[in-house]
Amino acid sequence: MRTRVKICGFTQVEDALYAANLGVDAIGVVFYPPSPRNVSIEQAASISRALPAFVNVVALFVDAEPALIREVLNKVRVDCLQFHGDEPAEDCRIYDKSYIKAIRMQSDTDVVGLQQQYHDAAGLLLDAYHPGVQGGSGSSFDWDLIPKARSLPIILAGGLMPENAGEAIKAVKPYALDVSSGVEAGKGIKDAAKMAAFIRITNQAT
Ligand SMILES: O=C(O)c1ccccc1N[C@@H]1O[C@H](COP(=O)(O)O)[C@@H](O)[C@H]1O
Repeated sequence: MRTRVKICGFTQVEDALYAANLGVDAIGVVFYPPSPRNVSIEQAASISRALPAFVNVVALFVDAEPALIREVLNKVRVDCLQFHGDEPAEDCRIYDKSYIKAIRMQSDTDVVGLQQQYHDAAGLLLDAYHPGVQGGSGSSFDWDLIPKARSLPIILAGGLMPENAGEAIKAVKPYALDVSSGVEAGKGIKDAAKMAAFIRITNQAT
């Protein structure tokens, strides 16, 4: 099966359109004010409106207030929520919306148990643990921590870039890759050549 690709942290319509034309499966927009990739609801709505059919929009939150999430869902065409904080499963389920749960991996993370806890998620996203940084850190983690036993689609994230995407697919066999800083020219600004290389290498490796 082809490995899907989500590129996260778009702030500009033209970058998102470029990625869509390359064949990206999902575009991520970050609603987390401390992030340099944080977008306003208006920015996200413009990006979402510009996209062609069949490109998913993923809205990323970190322990956000439900009121913010509901406002985004009312004003932006969102296909999937990404919870990148410490949200318990019951808080992820209240929106009647497909969701993925991000886990920041440490040596004792129980991925099998988490797949049971978040059993109704559309995927479990495994990212690097970086003290003081919630995500988008550009750090990777030890892929050997990922068990072979999978009851949910596994989305691999953390420090991915064109240089390691092929190796990541071979080693982990994930459902999808999620990349942010590895295809950037600057914080929140995507690099066209890096995005193209990432998608090309992912297609070749699958
Ligand atoms: O992108 C961000 O700024 C961000 C902020 C807070 C939580 C998550 C964030 N991004 C997610 O982090 C991972 C890994 O990113 P990177 O490729 O290592 O830069 C990815 O899932 C992004 O969606």
